[in-house]
Amino acid sequence: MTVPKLLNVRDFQAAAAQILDPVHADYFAGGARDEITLAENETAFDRISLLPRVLRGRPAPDLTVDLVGSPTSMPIFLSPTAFHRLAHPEGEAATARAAAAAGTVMIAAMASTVAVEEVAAQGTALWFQLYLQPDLAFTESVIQRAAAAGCRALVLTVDSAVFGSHERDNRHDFHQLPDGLHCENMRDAGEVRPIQMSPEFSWKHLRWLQSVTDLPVILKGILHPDDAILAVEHGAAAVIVSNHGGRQLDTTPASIRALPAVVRAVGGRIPVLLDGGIRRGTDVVKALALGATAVGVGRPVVWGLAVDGGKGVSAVLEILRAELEHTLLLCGYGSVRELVAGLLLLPPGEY
Ligand SMILES: Cc1cc2nc3c(=O)[nH]c(=O)nc-3n(C[C@H](O)[C@H](O)[C@H](O)COP(=O)(O)O)c2cc1C
Ligand SMILES: CCCCC(=O)C(=O)O
Repeated sequence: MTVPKLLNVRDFQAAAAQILDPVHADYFAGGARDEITLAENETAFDRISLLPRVLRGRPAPDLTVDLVGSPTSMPIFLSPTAFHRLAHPEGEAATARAAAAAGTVMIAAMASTVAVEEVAAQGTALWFQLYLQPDLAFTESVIQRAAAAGCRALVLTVDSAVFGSHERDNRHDFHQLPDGLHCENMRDAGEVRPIQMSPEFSWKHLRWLQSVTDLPVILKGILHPDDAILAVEHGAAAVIVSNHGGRQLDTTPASIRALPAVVRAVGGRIPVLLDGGIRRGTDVVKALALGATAVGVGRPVVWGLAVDGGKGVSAVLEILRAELEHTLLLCGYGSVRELVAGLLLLPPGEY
């Protein structure tokens, strides 16, 4: 069999689909219900055109950003995705090595199949993604573990009052990890607790969270500008505009379409990050031009991991870095921090 050249993120997607168990491939790929938002996250980027500038005499582009206190080599971070050992035996440890090598932030999922201490030991800048649990004392113990392991921020996922309905998983009856794999951050006195979601959480729980930790708290899953304002008023360190990769509420707008209103509402008071549908360097440039400080990648990381462990994740991150740099050069920009909306031709009526 000839091995196809893996030139871009899509090539990794196709290769991963060949390698993964089909049930697990569907878990990683799938979205909620009709998967309308899942598809929109990607196609909305394609409807935005780039209007490059010429003869600007710029040096090789500077890709570095300060990501909520963590300096990174590029404005691309690893969004939290669950269950990396379904993709590769080394799981989140391999992912973290690649993040460290790339010089960027990894957000470790609470639903990791490698314990946060071992993920942190790989030397990457690490943030910890949290689902508040109805047992607040247990939640606090998980936060303390993450902080003791060296996590520099908490990323509270706020788009999940209940689990999204993933019909691909329902068709396969995929509701449990295979034998030997566990959510290692959910261990409690010898047992592994199930992750629970609850519609009863409110802004007062954010206050509670801030009262039990000194870590900055970032809210992930903001789409409505009014919630972005509430996030600022409640002392969030940043917001991540995200629809959970189209896995929670279907028919929400593509993340990129929700971004400008959130950026306007926040008015520069805190950084605005984005994830969902980033597959090319041009996508990164479009998000930054619309006001994002940095973008996260979810599935592309998993595809790299499935294809070649940590080396595969590194390859995906370096492809995106090279595409981003190439795009900036062709657009006439010398830094990711100088990107402005004037670089974009937006589809009429959509923004
Ligand atoms: C397989 C998978 C698992 C995920 N698990 C989590 C999770 O545990 N917590 C969370 O906040 N978001 C989770 N997400 C959402 C991602 O953090 C991110 O928002 C999304 O994947 C971004 O879209 P992209 O995959 O198009 O890059 C998951 C996404 C996928 C695809
Ligand atoms: C408790 C696991 C949650 C994983 C998740 O958020 C997703 O699959 O989108």
